[in-house]
Amino acid sequence: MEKVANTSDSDNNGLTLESVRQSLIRQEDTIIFSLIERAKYPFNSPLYDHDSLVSPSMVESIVKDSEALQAKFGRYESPEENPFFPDSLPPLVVPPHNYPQILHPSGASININKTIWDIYFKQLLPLFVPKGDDGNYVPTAACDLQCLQALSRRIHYGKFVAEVKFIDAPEDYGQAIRAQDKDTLMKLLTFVSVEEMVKRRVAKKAMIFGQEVSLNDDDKKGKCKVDPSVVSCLYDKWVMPLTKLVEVEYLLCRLD
Ligand SMILES: C=C(O[C@@H]1C=C(C(=O)O)C=C[C@H]1O)C(=O)O
Repeated sequence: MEKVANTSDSDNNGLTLESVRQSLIRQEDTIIFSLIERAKYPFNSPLYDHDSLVSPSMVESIVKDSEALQAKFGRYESPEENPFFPDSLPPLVVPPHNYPQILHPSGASININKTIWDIYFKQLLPLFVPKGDDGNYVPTAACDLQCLQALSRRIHYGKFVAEVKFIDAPEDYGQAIRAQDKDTLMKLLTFVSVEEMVKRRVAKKAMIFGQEVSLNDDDKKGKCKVDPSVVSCLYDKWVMPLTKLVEVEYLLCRLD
C-alpha cells in the first residue's frame, strides 16, 4: 500500500500547515483594518487613567464587560479565542457548540493576553494614533477591543501552527520536547523566509487598505491612514515573536 506522506489531514480535521498559514494571512486583513479604525481617533488618555490603584480604567471596564457579554453567547468556547479577563466570566446562556478537539488539552489553556495588553497600550498605541483628546471615549474603546481581540486571536493561533508542525515531524519535535529544550524548539519552528514575506505583505496591505479612494484619478493620494512601516514593525517586534512564544509554550506540554 502506498505510504501517505502527510498525516495531518486525517489527524487534524483537515488542518495543514498551508491552511493555518492561509488563516494567518486572512487575519492580517482583520488586524490592519482594526488598526485603521483605531487611528481615526486620537490617543484619548482619560480612557486609560486609573483613579486609584484599585479602580479599573474606563477601557478595562469596557473590555471586561464586553467579554462577559460575549462569553454568555459562547465566544470563549472556541479554541481560537482567549479572554483578557478570564476570571469570573459568566456561564453560557446558549447550548455549547461542539468545536472539533484539535489542540492538546494542556496547551489549549495557554493565555498570554496580559503581555498583549501591556504591549498594545504602552508600546503600540502611541506609535500609530495622533496625540490628543476628542472625547469619543466609548467608540475609541470599542476600537481598542477590536484590535486586542484580533491580535490575541492571531498570536494564540500559534497553538494550531505548533500542532500541525508537531504532527508533521513528531520525531524531531518529540526529542526537543522530552528534553524541554526551548532553543531547539524555537529553531525547529522558525522559518525566516516566511517571516520576511509576512513583513513585506503586511506593509503592502497597510498601504493599499489605508489609502484615500477617490473617483478622480488626478486627485493626489493622501498619506496612509496607518503607516505601513509601523505595521511591519508591529509584526516584526511583537506579533511574530509572540506567536512563536505561544508555539514553544504549546509544544513544551504537547506530550504531557
Ligand atoms: C507561524 C509560523 O511560525 C513561525 C512564525 C511566523 C509568524 O508568526 O508569522 C512565521 C514563520 C515562522 O517562523 C509559520 O511557520 O507559518
